[in-house]
This record gives sequence, structure tokens and C-alpha cells, in this order.
Amino acid sequence: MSFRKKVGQYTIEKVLGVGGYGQVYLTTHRKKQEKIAIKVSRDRETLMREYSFLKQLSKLDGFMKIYEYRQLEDDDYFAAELLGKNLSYNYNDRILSLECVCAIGIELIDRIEKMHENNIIHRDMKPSQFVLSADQKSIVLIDFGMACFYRVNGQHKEFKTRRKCRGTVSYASINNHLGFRQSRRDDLESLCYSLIYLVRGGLPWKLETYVEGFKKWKVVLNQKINITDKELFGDLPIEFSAMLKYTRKLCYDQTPNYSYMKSLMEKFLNSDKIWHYFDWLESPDKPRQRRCSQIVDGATTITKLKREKKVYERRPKKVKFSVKDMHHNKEMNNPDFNNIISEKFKSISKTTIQKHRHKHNLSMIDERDRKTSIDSHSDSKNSHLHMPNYANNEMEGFKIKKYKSKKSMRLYKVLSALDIDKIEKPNELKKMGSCSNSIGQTSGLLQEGSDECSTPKLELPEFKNRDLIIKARAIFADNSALENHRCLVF
Ligand SMILES: Nc1ncnc2c1ncn2[C@@H]1O[C@H](COP(=O)(O)OP(=O)(O)OP(=O)(O)O)[C@@H](O)[C@H]1O
Repeated sequence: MSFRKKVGQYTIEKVLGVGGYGQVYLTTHRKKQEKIAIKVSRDRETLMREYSFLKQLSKLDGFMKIYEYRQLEDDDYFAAELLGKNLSYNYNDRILSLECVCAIGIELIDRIEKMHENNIIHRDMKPSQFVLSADQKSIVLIDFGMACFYRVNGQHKEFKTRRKCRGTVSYASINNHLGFRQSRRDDLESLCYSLIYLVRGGLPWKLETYVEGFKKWKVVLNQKINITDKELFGDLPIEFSAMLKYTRKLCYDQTPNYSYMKSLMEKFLNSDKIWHYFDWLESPDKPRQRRCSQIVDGATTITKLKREKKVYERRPKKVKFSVKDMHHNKEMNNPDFNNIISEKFKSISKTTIQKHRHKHNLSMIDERDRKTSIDSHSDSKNSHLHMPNYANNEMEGFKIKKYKSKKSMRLYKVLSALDIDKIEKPNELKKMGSCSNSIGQTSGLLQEGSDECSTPKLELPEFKNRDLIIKARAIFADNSALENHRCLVF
């Protein structure tokens, strides 16, 4: 297999990153001998859109400088300023200090504010999109492949439901999970999860590796709703939870108070020179650096990454053989052939097999899986029977806490995660009646799925909190009815 050596007039030196839809290379311009980053993709439409957003922002401080866009025979590329490392693995595989993360937070809130002023929302904020500038003294926000305009001709786009869940599940906002069209608030909520990741070395959501596609979104939503402050924030100062709660409270089209958010982070810094606090820079008068308790047991944590790295390093090299070799061996009646094959299949883990089944929609053959699927199926048929009858409640100023049943407690948890303790129009709850009659109708929120969703027909009933989401969705469904409400949702 031959690797690509050049793109247009640039010679490729190494791969900087391979993402969802493109590859980023470190290259040298053959004539000017300049080091340049090149993003290459076959997805012309997305690459062009990203380029146009970057072009618009590139004149501002804190955004990547962007050069040319070229169309090639098989793919397209654009050239950009060469930046440093991204923050996804954290500096030196260690958790960052509290002060450093606050400094990063201030930088990023500033970038987000500028981006929002330009009518753009990012929709995929996460640590791998936070890249150090070449001098390592500032943070640059990259990857606008999923960005879009939230305001067109001065008008905010209207609120919509049943949208695809977009972005990266661990950092997605609750409203994104619920299928609501994203707006400025969602970038900020994702930023909060990213900062927690950086300062605690991970996020507490737990995911089995074989959970894929849209099911992953359901599992993580459940955890985001049910998690306690202690689990999520550990010994972090109260300002972090205040910031997350603030972003969750924002209305759909509300302009966030960026200064307030910055002020929460500034409490931990005494100097104006933000880069002073970056852990990766040495300075003689470096201020005190505090480390917070680390999350070690989550879907992605530094500890886990280190562990995996060690296992990977220790693993003996696999003997590779091609299909051609296999046929050859078979034809030659090689006595070792069967051993080789059985060894190879032994090394395929259960997870991989489950993944494969999942991908190809194969029936689950083990008894436990079969049982779950039967249970969930029967659940689906009778789902409307489980719906508590809220429809008769005509009381003004409906208090969520009033309902003590298990299901309403779950509803209460979603609403309190969104910081809503009162629904002003109890009549809205009537909609649940009609929603609950048809799984197809209600599952719009759930089935449209993520962009990662390769199996859009994932069974809705598998989601334990199905009722809860249906309810939340029903309550939020009517944008206009809730516009003037204290619950600040849309
Ligand atoms: N200008 C640059 N200079 C240095 N490194 C870069 C630059 N642009 C991107 N990278 C690196 O390449 C990685 C992938 O880039 P980018 O996020 O733009 O690609 P993507 O295909 O959209 O990825 P994903 O799907 O993971 O978001 C980044 O995390 C970053 O480490």
C-alpha cells in the first residue's frame, strides 16, 4: 500500500489528525519551504462550508489563519496556519491544574463570543478542537465542519424539535440529546463538559464499548440527567457547577452573558496574562497550581488511555496474512492452516463480535440478549399503558415536585437538570396523551438518531427512560406556548 506523499504543491511530512470526514497533514510548500497544515477531504460540500466559516473568522484573533482552497481530482483541500497540539490527551498525560483550566476557559469563552457575534455556532465543542497556537500562548478553536449559522439576516432561526443529535456524545448538551435544534447555549454547555474533562482527566459517563450509534446517545443522556453534583464535579469549586447550571438555564434564542461566565473563571486567576497559568509554559513567577480529584472510571479518562496504551505496547505483534495467503495455504493443504485460523478467531474479542452483529443487524443469539429484546418489545406495545394520566390536571402553575411516583420523579430529574421547577401551562401536558399513542410519532426525537447512527432502527423501547423523554419532549414541544415562561427553555 502506498501512502500519499503530496497534495497539490505541498509535500506531506506527517499526519496531524484523522477525523470524521478528513485528514490533516503537516506539509511543506515546495517552493516557499514553509510549514503549512493541510486539511484534505472527499466531502467537498462539508469542506467548502468549513472553509467559508474559517475564512470569515480568520481575520479575528484566536482563530486559525486560512489560506487557499483547491479542488483536486479525487478530493479537495485547504491550507491553514500550522498550530500546536490539541488538548484532548491533556498536557503530558496528566490532568491540568485548576488555574490552567480556568485560563483555557476564559480564552475559549472569548472565542465562542466572537464566533457567536459572527452568527456562527460550532456544534462540536470538545477538547480535541482546542489547539495550542504556534507559540503555545493561546488556544485556537478549530474544526468548523459541523458549524452553521444560527442567525440569518439578523433573525434567529426558529426553534425546532426532532433534530439529529449532532457532535460528540460525551460533550453534547442535554437539549442536543433531546433532539432540539442547537443554538448558542449548546456550545457553552459543551464547553463546560470539556473543561470538566480537562480538569478532572475524564468525564464520568460510562459506556460499554459495544454500545454504538444512537443507543450511545440514550445511555449518556440517562447518565447526564441522573448524575449527582458530587460525581460530576468532585472537589471542583462551586463556580464550575454554577457555570454549567447557567448554560442549561439559557433560553433557545437568549444571548448568553459571556462576561458572567468569564468572571466565574477569573476568580482563580490574579494576573491579566492568561498564558501565565498554562501548565505547559514555564515562567519564573509561576503562580500556585492546584490539582482536583481525578475521574478514573469513565468512558474516556486519562488513566484509561494510559492503561490502554500500556496494553497496546505490551501486545505482541500479530502475524498478518492476507486472503491470498489463506487460499494458498488451504490449497497447499498446509497442516498449520487450521491452527492459524482458530488462533486468529480466538483473538477476536466478544466485543468485536457484538459490534459486528450490531452493525449488520444480526439477531442476538445469546439468551440474555434475546430476553432483553423480548422484554423491550413487549414494553413497546404497551407503552401507552405506562403513561401516567397528567391530562386531567388543569391546575395553573403546575409544580413538578407535586408528583411522587417513580416515573414523575424521573421527569422531575430531567426538568431539574434543565433547572425547570415549574411548568406554567399544565395544559401542555395534555399533549402527552396524543404522543403516547404512537411510538412512531414520539420516537422522532429518538430515532432520527445521531450522525454516527448506522442503525437507525434501534429499538426505542430499549431506552429505560423512554417515558421521561416523551414527557419532556411533549412539554417542550410547543415553542410559542413556552416563550414567555420563567422556565427559560426556548
Ligand atoms: N492547523 C492545524 N495545525 C496543527 N494541527 C491541526 C491543525 N488543524 C487540525 N489539526 C489536528 O488535526 C486534528 C483533526 O483536525 P479536525 O478536527 O479539523 O479534523 P476532523 O476531520 O474534523 O476531525 P473530527 O472528526 O475528529 O472533529 C485536530 O484534533 C488537531 O490535533
